[in-house]
Amino acid sequence: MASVASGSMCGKAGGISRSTFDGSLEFQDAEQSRSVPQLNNFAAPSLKATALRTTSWKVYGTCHGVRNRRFQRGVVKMSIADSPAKRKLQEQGLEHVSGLAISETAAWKQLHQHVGEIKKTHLRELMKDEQRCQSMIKEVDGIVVDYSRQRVTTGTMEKLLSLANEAKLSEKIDAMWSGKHINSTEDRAVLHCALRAPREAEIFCDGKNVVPEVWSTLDKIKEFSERVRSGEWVGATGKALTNVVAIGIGGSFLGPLFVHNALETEPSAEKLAEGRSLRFFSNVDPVDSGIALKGLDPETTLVVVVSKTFTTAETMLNARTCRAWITSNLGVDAVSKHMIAVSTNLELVKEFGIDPENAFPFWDWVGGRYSVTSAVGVLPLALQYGFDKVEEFLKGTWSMDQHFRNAPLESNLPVLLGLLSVWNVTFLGYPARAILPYSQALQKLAPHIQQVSMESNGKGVAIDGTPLPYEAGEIEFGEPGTNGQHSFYQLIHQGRVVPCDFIGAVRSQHSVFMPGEKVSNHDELMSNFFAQADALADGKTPEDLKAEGVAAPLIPHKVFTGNRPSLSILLPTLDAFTIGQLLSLYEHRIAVQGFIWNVNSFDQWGVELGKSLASRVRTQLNASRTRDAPLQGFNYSTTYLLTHYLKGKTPVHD
Ligand SMILES: O=P(O)(O)OC[C@H]1O[C@](O)(CO)[C@@H](O)[C@@H]1O
Repeated sequence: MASVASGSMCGKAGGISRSTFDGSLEFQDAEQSRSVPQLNNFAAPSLKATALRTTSWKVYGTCHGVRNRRFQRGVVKMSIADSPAKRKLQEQGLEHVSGLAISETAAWKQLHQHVGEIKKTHLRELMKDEQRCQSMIKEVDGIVVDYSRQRVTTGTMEKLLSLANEAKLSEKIDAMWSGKHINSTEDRAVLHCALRAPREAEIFCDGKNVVPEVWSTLDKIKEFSERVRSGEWVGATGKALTNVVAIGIGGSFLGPLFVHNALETEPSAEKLAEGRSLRFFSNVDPVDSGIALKGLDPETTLVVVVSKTFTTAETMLNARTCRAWITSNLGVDAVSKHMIAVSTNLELVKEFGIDPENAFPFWDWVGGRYSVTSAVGVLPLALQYGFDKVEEFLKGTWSMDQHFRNAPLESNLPVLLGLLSVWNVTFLGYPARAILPYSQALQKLAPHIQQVSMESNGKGVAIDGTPLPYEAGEIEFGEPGTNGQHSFYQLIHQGRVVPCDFIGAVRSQHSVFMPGEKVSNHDELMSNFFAQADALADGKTPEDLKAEGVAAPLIPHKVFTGNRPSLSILLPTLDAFTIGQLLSLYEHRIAVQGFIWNVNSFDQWGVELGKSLASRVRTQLNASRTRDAPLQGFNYSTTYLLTHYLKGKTPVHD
């Protein structure tokens, strides 16, 4: 086999002297060399074992298949042509599906040609065609999605569906549901849907039905959360644990936070949470620990450490901070009563000092950002709202999962929305999308979707490793209306074109109607939901403004070009079930985008890199503060900034 790997180590300690793909990778530094056999057989564990025993070399980069995040410091480059990731796809019969040069297909080229036709249209005119609009409004299990304000004709939709066929979208959806290792660079299946499957369902991963183990964890969560909520499980001093602090970051935080915020104001959930509190502690900023623990009594507090890997620096430092807070107040033995964990790495949970009995597992076929329906979200949410409420949320996700799995592509909501995103980003060249929920209860939707989308599809190479000849990924941001209207909507109306998702509910979680007011407060809010979409689509011409009597000098400033695309999602209400549907709609939409762009939406090597970058600085800060060691190995700018930082405060513990 050809020699395809090469690389060099970051840092001053050494370098990879030779790395071959057909048998071994050799790392060498001043003291010794070591070989890492079988990398070509996807033997990341053996890489781990060998390297850790010696000098803890850390590897990151395009070293496909390396799972352990402690390998972060070196760079290994492998030719993609012969990468384990590609081989993994071949082994699973997915090569013909994944190795597609989608931009070479006829459907792709037709869409490019079609852009010219669409550029000649205006939404003001397109919206007059009622048949067109009717065909672009779909309802699924109570959720209405109207995409008639997208810059598409029925012909565009047909072309996008042809693209879906050429991208083998159905086959990719099947591959996901059948447990194939479509996350080929990490050699993992992608089965977050199994987390919400009913007890009797069968979903297989590596020949094993995973639903029973999902339910065994759900049953354990139900039992444990009921004991805590009923006061049967008490803390070290015999008091009931009414406050929960969930430590975690990224996917181990944003999804649960979104759902918690959405339920917090829903009347039935609010009632179930009476007398209880749930806080999240994510950032490693000491200010955050101050906020997370402020006013809490350790005697009544339960800390849940949520980390898929149990190695994430921020989470582990925050966990140690909470452990110190508990032990200094209640003694060392209190940890077993006041700290529990959610992780795939139960060994490290034990090492940390948390009783394995109080650990709730999930599996490597659940990606961090897709883990809200695993114990990551279910445990803290069940502690706050009770398991039955969380089960309603799971049922909502499953309802949309089933639609995604079974509906034909042309009426499949996640598929249609995913295709429209691809159209906007790649063909029309609109790189961003605004998520605009008309409810404060959905205030954390945009931050969550931002992670799910941008971590999933922010990629520069196709799944087989070849560079993408087109733009993929979408920049996501958003704010609940009407706050956003008094902020960035200016840019959306008159500046850049940013396709918008307007999300509203027919019924509010809280009705307010005051006698003497024209409409209820919710109707007032929703007036904006309806009006904004039309304003963006229609715009305002100089003629409109003249007719309105606007003074001539102001006319150019008040012209709205319109023709700005949006789509509207109208939910019946915001409860646990519909929140689940909404979450699953977005999760699958993002997967569809990735399937069309032909990227691996389920790895995150860029973020893994980020995880390792601070370690060198951390080592330097420690050395400088404790031994006054001079700064070494940084560029001029970083040396200057570090010098300034170190000089600014001398105490080690500051
Ligand atoms: O759950 P962990 O292992 O602590 O990782 C936290 C998060 O880090 C990420 O890899 C990136 O920040 C996420 O995908 C993940 O959810």
